Amino acid sequence: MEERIDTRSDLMIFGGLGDLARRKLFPALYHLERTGLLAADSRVLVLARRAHSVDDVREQLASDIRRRVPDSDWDDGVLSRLLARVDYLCLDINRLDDYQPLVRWRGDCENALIVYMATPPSLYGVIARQLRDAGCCTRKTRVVVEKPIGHDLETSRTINQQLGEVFNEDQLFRIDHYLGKETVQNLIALRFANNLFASQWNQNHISHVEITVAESVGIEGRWGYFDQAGQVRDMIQNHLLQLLCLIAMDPPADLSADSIRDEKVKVLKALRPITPDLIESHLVRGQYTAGSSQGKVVPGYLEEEGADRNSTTETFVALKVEIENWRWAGVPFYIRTGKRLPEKLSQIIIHFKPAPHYIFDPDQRHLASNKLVIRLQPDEGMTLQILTKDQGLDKGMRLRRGPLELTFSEAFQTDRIPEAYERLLWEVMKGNQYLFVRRDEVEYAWRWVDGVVANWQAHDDLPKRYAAGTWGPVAAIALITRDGRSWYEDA
Ligand SMILES: NC(=O)C1=CN([C@@H]2O[C@H](COP(=O)(O)OP(=O)(O)OC[C@H]3O[C@@H](n4cnc5c(N)ncnc54)[C@H](OP(=O)(O)O)[C@@H]3O)[C@@H](O)[C@H]2O)C=CC1
Ligand SMILES: O=C1O[C@H](COP(=O)(O)O)[C@@H](O)[C@H](O)[C@H]1O
Repeated sequence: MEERIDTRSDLMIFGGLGDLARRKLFPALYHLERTGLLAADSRVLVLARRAHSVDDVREQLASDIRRRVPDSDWDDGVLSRLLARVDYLCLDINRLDDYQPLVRWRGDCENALIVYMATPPSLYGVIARQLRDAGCCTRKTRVVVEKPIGHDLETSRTINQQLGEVFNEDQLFRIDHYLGKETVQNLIALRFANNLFASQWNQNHISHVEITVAESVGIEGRWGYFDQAGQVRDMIQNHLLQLLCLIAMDPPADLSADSIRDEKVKVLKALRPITPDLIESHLVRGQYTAGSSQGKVVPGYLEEEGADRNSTTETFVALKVEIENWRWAGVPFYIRTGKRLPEKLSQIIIHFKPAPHYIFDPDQRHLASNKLVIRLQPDEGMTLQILTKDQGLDKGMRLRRGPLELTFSEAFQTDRIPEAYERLLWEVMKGNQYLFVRRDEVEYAWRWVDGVVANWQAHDDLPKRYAAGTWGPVAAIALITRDGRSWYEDA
């Protein structure tokens, strides 16, 4: 049972009519309204640069939300209740005078103030300073900022520093939306509530780990942002490293935000740097060319709208990551992520070592190890592959690999799994930071990623081509087969 907490909130969204707000935040608020989690007095203030009437803003949001909520979850009454909470003010983030109306809007309302910065990160410091100078925030204000925090360690330090001049760390909620996914949180339950796994979770029993986060989409009209970032900064620095930390961290003493974050930081500190001599064997960068995706012909990265034809930005990355500590010595983590891959699929595969002495048919030796496949999305669940005797009088002691299967939607009869932003907004309303990233986590992740980037640049490593709709460059297959292994395929 969750303890009853006062969740009455005034949510102020800077960049309130931007892509993130319209595609993710408002649909999430709709679902929170639908499940009765928005406190009766909670309010939402949309802040945007262009002048609109409140009615126009509500109409715009209504159509955005309608487009993203399936018919089975639709309820006109829920939408009306949500829109009744929504107000709008025109504001230029750079103009201090524009903040006075925010103070008036707040009045003497006692709701917790949540400032959501859905803007480019270069504006986070400005917003923080202006809120302070306008007298619009207090020691209790909570601030939500989006990834990426900066472009590298130096810029992330600057942003964190600017935020830190106005807010304390316990007021800052840095989003990595993967931490809001139910199946990602489930990694903690899987690892620390099941001693069966907890006792085997180390180099004595695990040979290697795979993490795949594949997307079938391309860059979706975000060339300007994406080309500056690339897949390493857009996905590895945050989502993939967070997943790796949750798999690799030591057991936290409890479920408090800092206990979990302390353990994640230890993993980030133990990542082996990808030094110049490792670039070739441990890193593959790729860029998609024209091909087909979900049955449609699609352009290559360099032919996307707004593209610079000479860009060397990567849309795919595969890495062999090593963690230099007692638990994981000698256990590589093979991680890969890319755009325009054959399907949208995020999964983690734990490959257990074979039994120390093998007594079965020598031809079947390759079968003889267990795998735990954790499906983060879609088809959320997990499969433990175990070995049994093949059935039948004529089979002798032939082995067969079979699944112990847990598909969450079937096993727990869940009608829908909440989207990450629903969970994250709800946790901010409760003031709970455990699903948000602490400053040192962001900075240690950048420190490692900066090393990777600097070394591939010095090495003049250009991305290798792969056709849209395939699993990345051939070199990504070589990265793992070189170690006598292969990427997991569900056969
Ligand atoms: N979109 C997504 O799926 C994701 C986004 N993010 C992060 O979320 C943040 C927002 O991204 P996204 O919504 O895509 O970006 P958008 O560019 O779509 O939205 C940013 C908003 O900020 C507003 N803005 C910019 N400058 C000012 C200003 N001076 N005064 C007032 N408003 C201003 C823009 O207004 P105007 O329209 O007038 O320019 C725009 O509405 C970024 O940090 C991004 O990296 C993270 C993960 C996913
Ligand atoms: O943060 C980001 O994540 C999305 C992928 O998120 P998912 O929840 O759909 O798996 C990615 O497309 C985007 O480039 C990146 O900025």
